[in-house]
Amino acid sequence: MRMLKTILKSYIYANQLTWKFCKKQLIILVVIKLLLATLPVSLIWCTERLINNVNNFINDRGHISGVLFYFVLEVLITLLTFFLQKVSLIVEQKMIDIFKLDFKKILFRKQRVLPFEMFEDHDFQNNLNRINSNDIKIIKMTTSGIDFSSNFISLIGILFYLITISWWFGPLLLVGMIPLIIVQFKFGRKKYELFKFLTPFGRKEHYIEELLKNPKSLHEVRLNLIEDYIIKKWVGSYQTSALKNLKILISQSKWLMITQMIQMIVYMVSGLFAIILIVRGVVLVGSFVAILQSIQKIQGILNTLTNSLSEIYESSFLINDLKSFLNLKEININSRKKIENVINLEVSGLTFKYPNSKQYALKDININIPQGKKIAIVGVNGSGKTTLLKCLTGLYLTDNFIKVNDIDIKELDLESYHKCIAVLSQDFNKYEFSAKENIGLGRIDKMNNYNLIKEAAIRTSIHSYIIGLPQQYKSSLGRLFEEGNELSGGQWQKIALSRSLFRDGDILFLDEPTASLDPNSELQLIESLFNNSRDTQSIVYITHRLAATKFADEIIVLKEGEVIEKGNHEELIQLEGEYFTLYEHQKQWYSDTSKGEVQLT
Ligand SMILES: Nc1ncnc2c1ncn2[C@@H]1O[C@H](COP(=O)(O)OP(=O)(O)OP(=O)(O)O)[C@@H](O)[C@H]1O
Repeated sequence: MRMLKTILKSYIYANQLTWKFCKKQLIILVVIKLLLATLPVSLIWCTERLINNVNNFINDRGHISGVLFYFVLEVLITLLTFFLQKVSLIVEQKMIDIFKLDFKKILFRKQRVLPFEMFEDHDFQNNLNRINSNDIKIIKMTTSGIDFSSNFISLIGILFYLITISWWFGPLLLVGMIPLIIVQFKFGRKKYELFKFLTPFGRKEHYIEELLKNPKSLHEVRLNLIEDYIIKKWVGSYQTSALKNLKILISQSKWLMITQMIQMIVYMVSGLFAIILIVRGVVLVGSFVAILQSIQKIQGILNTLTNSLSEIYESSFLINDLKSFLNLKEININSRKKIENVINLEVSGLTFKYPNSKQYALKDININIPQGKKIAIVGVNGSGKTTLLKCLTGLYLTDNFIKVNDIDIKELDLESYHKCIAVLSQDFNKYEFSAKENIGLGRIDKMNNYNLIKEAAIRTSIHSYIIGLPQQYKSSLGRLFEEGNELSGGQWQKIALSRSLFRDGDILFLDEPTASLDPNSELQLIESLFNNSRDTQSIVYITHRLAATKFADEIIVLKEGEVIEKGNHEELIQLEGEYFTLYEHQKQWYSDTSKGEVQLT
């Protein structure tokens, strides 16, 4: 009973969604399917009349016009069935197209208001993947429901027809239906459970396929001769999925064979019963043919009917997935305070732990960033630098630790905050678009201002490269599409940095902005970055290259999530602590390797 209630609830929910997106198509489809539902019984009735009229005509008891009338009627009903079936297919496709589009829009809209850290959760990713790849199943719930109703009407019509001949047909055929319904329900649930179990396998296979076909990952795979090893991983995952799918198919087929046999027995018993009726003279030969035709038709309808039921049942679990996704807690946008610019960013006592992690990634961090302050963050791998940047930029939302213009970041309208800042992350995007777009995407409203774009490109010294390209700023970057120009790692980084400079935020957050640059380019760039930035523009940058920290007003040294040293370059050198040690190591390295080409001191 509870199961039926759940299915019904999900079914209603799916229908509400379909109704919301494609009312007109839904109405047309229902009308067509209702018409189609009446046709099978009309056809059987027509056949019966046709045969009886032929019989009468042969025995000189009737006129040829009766035969012709029912013959033409039968042809017309067959044609109408064919026509309506084709129209319903077109309407259904149109409905699916509209549904998929509007459904995706809802998903995208919801994704936009979910906290960033949620996207790092694998359960969330599995759920999102299931919903995204099965949107069609949700609309199919509606169409399966219509098919179910249409088939049900046909079934009732034919059953009624048979019962008018003899009521024995009723219970006989009903008994034949029950095993089929049970089997289809059982496998509806099993199929969903398997699908849920296999979602991570599918994601893994997709990831491995990307590794093996994307030139960016393939080059390492090739050079390390690990293609076979990776293919083996794909094969392992694929075989597990295929085997599980096959197992369920075999088991379902076995049970369906049993139900088929039961139906055959019902068919034989009904046939024998019809023979008894004709021998006893209860029915004419036309009715005898119609009875056999009806029983066959009922079995066909039963298969589609139970299939629709099983599909609805299977998809009802997806509706639960969808509901739990749509109910996820959103970042509250409405009651948030908007800002026009960032005057001050203050971090006091910031402590942060990743969900599912036992250790704190950040502990008691205190930083003040007023307008125009330049801060460098240094520290060994895993010390918490990127996590800190993600907290400062509002990707991870924390309570009462971070204030922008004296407003807690959780109360802030994040879009207005993001408009005021520019961020270059460690894993910046390489847009396979034109050079102009690659930089212009930093500030979409100024995308067509070539002068500003050029200015940003000049600051990172990528301008000279771009004007050497066949179509200059209109040239496509990357080689994924036709006529693209592949860039070196450092050139891509300069493009990404130009994008951040073009954005011209009140605070520039840069996570290792020069990691791919040669030491000379790096120093030139850092120098230009500081010398040419607005007086009011603050810069927070993470770096492993201590040559770049000397320009900072304040250097923050992180270790295991804690600030262990703070001060400008001279102060930290005098302190002779962690910064001093790191600096001395790097100094030695540069003077040993480049013979003083790049001077740290
Ligand atoms: N999404 C995440 N989920 C759980 N733990 C994470 C996540 N991202 C980072 N961590 C952990 O948080 C700690 C700090 O990582 P973070 O990336 O901030 O270090 P980092 O100083 O930027 O390192 P690097 O110099 O290597 O870039 C590490 O122990 C890391 O394992």
